[in-house]
This record gives sequence, structure tokens and C-alpha cells, in this order.
Amino acid sequence: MTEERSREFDVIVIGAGAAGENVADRVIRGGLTAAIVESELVGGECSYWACIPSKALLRPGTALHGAQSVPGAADSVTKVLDPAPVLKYRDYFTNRWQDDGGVQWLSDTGIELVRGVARITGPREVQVDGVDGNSYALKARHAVVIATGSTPVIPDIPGLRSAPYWTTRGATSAREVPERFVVLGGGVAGVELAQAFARLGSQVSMVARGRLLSAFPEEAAELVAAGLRADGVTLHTGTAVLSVRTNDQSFSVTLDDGKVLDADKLLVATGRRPSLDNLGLESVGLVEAEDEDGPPAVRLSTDSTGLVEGAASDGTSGLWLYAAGDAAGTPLLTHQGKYSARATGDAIVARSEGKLHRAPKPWSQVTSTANEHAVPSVVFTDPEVASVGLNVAQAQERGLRAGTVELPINVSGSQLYAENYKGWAQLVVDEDRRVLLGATFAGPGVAELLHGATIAIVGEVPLERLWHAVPSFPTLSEVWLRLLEKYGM
Ligand SMILES: Cc1cc2nc3c(=O)[nH]c(=O)nc-3n(C[C@H](O)[C@H](O)[C@H](O)COP(=O)(O)OP(=O)(O)OC[C@H]3O[C@@H](n4cnc5c(N)ncnc54)[C@H](O)[C@@H]3O)c2cc1C
Ligand SMILES: NC(=O)c1ccc[n+]([C@@H]2O[C@H](COP(=O)([O-])OP(=O)(O)OC[C@H]3O[C@@H](n4cnc5c(N)ncnc54)[C@H](O)[C@@H]3O)[C@@H](O)[C@H]2O)c1
Repeated sequence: MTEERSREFDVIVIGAGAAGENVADRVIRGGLTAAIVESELVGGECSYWACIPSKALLRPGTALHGAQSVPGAADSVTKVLDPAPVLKYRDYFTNRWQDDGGVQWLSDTGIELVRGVARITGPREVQVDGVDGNSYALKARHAVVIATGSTPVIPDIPGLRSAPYWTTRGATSAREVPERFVVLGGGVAGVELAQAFARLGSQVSMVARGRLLSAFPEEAAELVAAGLRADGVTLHTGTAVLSVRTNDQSFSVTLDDGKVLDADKLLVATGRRPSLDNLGLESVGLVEAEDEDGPPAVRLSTDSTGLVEGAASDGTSGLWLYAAGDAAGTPLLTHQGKYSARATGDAIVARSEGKLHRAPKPWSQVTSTANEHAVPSVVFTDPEVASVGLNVAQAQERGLRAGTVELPINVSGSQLYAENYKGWAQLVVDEDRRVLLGATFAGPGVAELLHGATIAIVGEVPLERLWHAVPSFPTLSEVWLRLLEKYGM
């Protein structure tokens, strides 16, 4: 029999992904009580269907290719990746889609888990249809946090929406490797999964309406494109899909240049949007906005603490609804979602103690200021792309006088790293303040170069001082010295 159970907590978090877990953790550390509502697995998308499985699928191929690129090691390694152990490695990292570790962590941390689908029913009120068949009426004394993640955007292509296509969930949890694999979308998810499956033995075709990785500098994207081609991926860039036909267990994808691609699996990786449907936001006055790509969608506007603007009040305080992670909008990255979540958790605690009345100062512990200046992001293909901060166009939009310096990565460290190492690096410099605004590195093994750039940007380290940060010899980081020299130092 269904029971209605009422419970009260200081904070109710909807969604136990990386962002939700971090908000709840911070409010508990601040001495408040917290419940987290989760309809699927504790740990969310990143742990089970996104970052972790995709990287586990890529890493063995990168390691094998890395060994094959070093004379002296190349002769000692087998040339072909065996899919079965790679899928097993992925299964290990996803804990076979069991969330017992996450559940244990919640319990150890003192966060109450309510399993079910949550819906906001009024200011500070959340209704949960529990997986146990019960219904829970939850009340928050201080805050409700929306941390519901994001949902794939599926383009309106004739035949596509009714086809049994894969989203990234299907690809990252694949049980076998398709013989013919078509990837629609040339963004980060598309290139990573195209390479993972190509190296596992699929015949891969990618279709991108523009160039690959359009959010990254062209030189970096071109290196990734060359890496994909070397792995046998056929690239159809600047190409649109006209229609998709499903034939029994396979697909025919018709392109606007007349070509028809046949596939056993079709991955649609054409972007994501915040998951805000059926959350009851209309009950607190947050109305639907027009969405150019589909039906009207709710959009949240948040301040730097994650506080949602415009939510109805119950007469006590309007400061009760927050959003964190993908649900809050950009940037759709685990580390940045967790960072914003920490700030949101701390802001909720500070407001509950009456210590935060006005807009907080930038770079304080309760704001996610770095979201505006220094978002690091890595494309985990081989070669990798690692980028942080602003590009020139973004800098100019902010009225900054920005210059760039770029060069191929060709230092002792890269020559030792791999035979015929090909890489590229760029710094974006604020010409007036002589500090870094952005940096991009492309090439094998560059992901670990990124944090140095992030620190330089966040710390606003003057170039004159950066000059004294001496890169070790012989490492890839020597490219920093070459870049500064080329800049005129
Ligand atoms: C293929 C792929 C690879 C990626 N790789 C990387 C990477 O390498 N590095 C990186 O930084 N980022 C990566 N990302 C992005 C990253 O996965 C997301 O930014 C991150 O998972 C967002 O975390 P979140 O907590 O905001 O949302 P989620 O992890 O999606 O968590 C939201 C949770 O809310 C739950 N939920 C939703 N609605 C309700 C409801 N009404 N009631 C109860 N529960 C609900 C969901 O079940 C889910 O568990 C990748 C994304 C994809 C698609
Ligand atoms: N390594 C990582 O950090 C990582 C890996 C994968 C995904 N992610 C995150 O997940 C999010 C989603 O990834 P994604 O690759 O789906 O999104 P994305 O925004 O990176 O790329 C989407 C691509 O699809 C294309 N596209 C959009 N509509 C289309 C249409 N109608 N027809 C053809 N192409 C179309 C876009 O031009 C773009 O190239 C990203 O924002 C990213 O931040 C991160």
C-alpha cells in the first residue's frame, strides 16, 4: 500500500550526480542536514555513462599507441587491441553499474538518500515518487538544490527520432563492438567515442555539420582529425544528415552530398541541455521559454552562488532555490560542476548563518568566479586537446586587448615522448596587463600540462614572473619556455 511520508531537512538536493553529491557534502560539513533524491544511480552520468566509461574505453588504446610510438618499445607490443579486456576494464570502472560505493559514501557522510523521482511542488517543497512505492513530502528549512544533470539534444532529422539510435549512454555501456559505426556530431563526445570504437575494431564514419571540435582552435582540432584518420575513421565534415532509415537491425544515413552510410549502430552526440522537464518549476513561477531546437524548455538563470533568480517565495525568504552542475547550464563538465556545487553548498551554509546578505565578492569561497575566466577542459583523444580560459574572440568581446603566440610542440621532451611527435600550443595574452587569458595544448600527453596554465590564469601571474617558472628538462612543459621566448621574453 502506498504511504505518504513527510520529512524535513535543512537542504534537499535533487540528483545525486557529481554536482548534487558535492553540494550535499558541503552543507553537511557546514553543520546542516541534507537529503539527496536520486531516481537512477548514486554517482550520476559521469560515473556510469560519461567521463569514466568513455575514458576507460579510450585509455587502453592510447597506452598501446603510446608504446607503439616509441622505438625500443614498439617491437615488444602486440599491434591489435583486444576488445574483451577493454570492455572488462570499462566494467570495472563503472562497478558494473552498481552504486553501492556511492550509497555507502552518502551514509558515511551523513547524507540521507531518498530513491525516487523528485518534483518541486511549491517554495521549499519537494514531492518524491519513491522507488519503494511510497510517496515522500519533503520540506526544506533552508534550500532546495536542482542538480538533475543534462539530457541529449536530438536533432529533428527525418527518421531519426523514431530510430533505435544510441546516445552516449548506449555507446559508453556497449556490450559489443559494432562492425559499422556512424557518429553524428563532431563535438567532444563524438570524437572521443569515434576513436574509442575505431581502436576497438569498428569501421567508423563521423558526420559533422562544420569542422570537428569547433569550440577549440582549428590547429588543435586538425591534429585530432589527423589522429582519427590514422585510426581509419572516415570524416564527413561540413556535411548534414538528410534522413535516417532503419532497416531491421541496421541504419542507412543519407548525407546532403548524396552519400549513404550504412551502420550497425548510430551514435547521436549533438550536444546536451539541462534536465529540467517535469520538475514542477511552474509551481514556483519559473516559466517555459521558447527553444529554437524543439518544444519550449525551462531555462534557469543563476547568480555566482548558484541561486536561481525569479523563484517564488513562501513569504519567509526568496533565497531558497539553487541549481548546480549541468542543470544550471554551462559549462557541462564534471570538475566545473563540482566546483560550482562546492560554492553553492558553502553559500547555503553562509546564508543559513546570516553571514551572506549581499552579492559575494568575486573569488570568495561562495562563488564560482572561475566559470567566467578559467574553465579547463580536456578532449581525451589521442592526440589530446587541453584548453583553458578565453580565446581571442572571447577576450575581445570583453573589451580586452588580446594577443596570441603559438607554435608546434617540438622540444626535447616531445622528441623523447614519441617518434614523430606532433603537437601545437597557444597562449592568449592580455597585452595591457601582461597576464595569461587562455592556453591550448594539443598532442599526445598534453592533458597534464593544463593545470599549470589554469593556475597562471586564476593567479593572474604576470609574464615577467611566469618567466621564472622553469620547466623541467626534458619534459613536454619545455613548450612553456618556447612560447614565452616567442612572445618576446
Ligand atoms: C560521453 C560523455 C563524456 C563526458 N566526459 C567528461 C569528462 O571526461 N570530463 C568532464 O569533466 N566531463 C565529462 N562529461 C560531462 C559530465 O558527464 C557532466 O558534466 C556531469 O556528469 C554532470 O554532473 P551533474 O551532477 O550535473 O549531473 P548528472 O551526473 O547527470 O546527475 C544528475 C542526477 O540527477 C538525477 N535526476 C534527474 N532528475 C531527477 C529527478 N527528477 N528526481 C531525482 N533524481 C533526478 C539523475 O538520475 C542523475 O543521477 C562527459 C559527458 C558525456 C555525455
Ligand atoms: N572530455 C570531456 O570533458 C567531455 C567529453 C564528452 C562530453 N563532454 C561534455 O558533454 C557535453 C556534450 O557533448 P557533445 O559532444 O554531445 O556536445 P558538444 O556541444 O561538444 O558537440 C555537439 C556537436 O554536435 C553538432 N551538432 C549540433 N546539432 C547538430 C545537428 N543538428 N546536426 C549535426 N551536428 C549537430 C555541433 O555542431 C557540435 O559539433 C559537452 O558540452 C561537453 O562539455 C565532455
